[in-house]
Amino acid sequence: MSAHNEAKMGDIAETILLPGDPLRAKYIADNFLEDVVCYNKVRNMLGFTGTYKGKRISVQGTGMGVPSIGIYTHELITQYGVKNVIRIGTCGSFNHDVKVFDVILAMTSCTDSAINRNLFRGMDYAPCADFGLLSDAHQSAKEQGVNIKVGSTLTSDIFYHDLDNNPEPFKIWADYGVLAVEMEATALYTIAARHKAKALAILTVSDHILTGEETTAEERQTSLNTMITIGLETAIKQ
Ligand SMILES: O=P(O)(O)O[C@H]1O[C@H](CO)[C@@H](O)[C@H]1O
Ligand SMILES: O=c1cc[nH]c(=O)[nH]1
Repeated sequence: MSAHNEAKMGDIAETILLPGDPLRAKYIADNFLEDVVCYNKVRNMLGFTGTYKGKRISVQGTGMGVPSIGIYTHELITQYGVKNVIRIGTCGSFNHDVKVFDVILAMTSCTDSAINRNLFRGMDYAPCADFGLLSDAHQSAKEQGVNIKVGSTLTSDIFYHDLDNNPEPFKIWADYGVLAVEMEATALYTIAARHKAKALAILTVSDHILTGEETTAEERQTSLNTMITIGLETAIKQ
């Protein structure tokens, strides 16, 4: 048991998928896993362990933002022995080359969060994905015929920007080739590195910040299935 998780040691698999939304964790458990056991309901941050193609895999919500994923990732790795943490999240595109429904592997994660500036005393740490997970996910995407994008993404502490005072909050990131914005990968990569675990964020573009294009709940579910399958196929290679 940890401060935010009622699982017992051994309840959680060494490889875990981490959506922000706990109901996405339930959706994955219900639709993709077999022999499922729910190991956590604390704060409704649902966690499940089951099997996918015979291999033991867990899936758990992390909540939204750096502090929330930071808590869950830290506890999963340091108190439950989790070795591979694979985020499966949604993101917003601010790049004309990146379309709604595109799937992205976050090779590195920039951030506007102060966590690493504080941690590294003003110096710049470069959070990056584990190369083995990245390579396996890329291979899994190719096997599924998915034209996946690989590159840098942005972890932001802000979902609703003050556009009156900062009308183009993402322009500088787009100018430097960053593909999209989400709210957790920087913390995931940094905490995994600190505790010698492997991390990857796989992201589906759910909306386009430049065009205003959005996805319906139904479209989102179908498109997330592609990302979930890439995540699970990557997980069973570990
Ligand atoms: O779909 P999830 O995994 O929650 O990810 C994205 O969605 C949330 C914002 O709506 C943030 O957590 C962001 O990172
Ligand atoms: O953080 C996020 C996630 C999805 N879409 C966004 O615009 N931002």
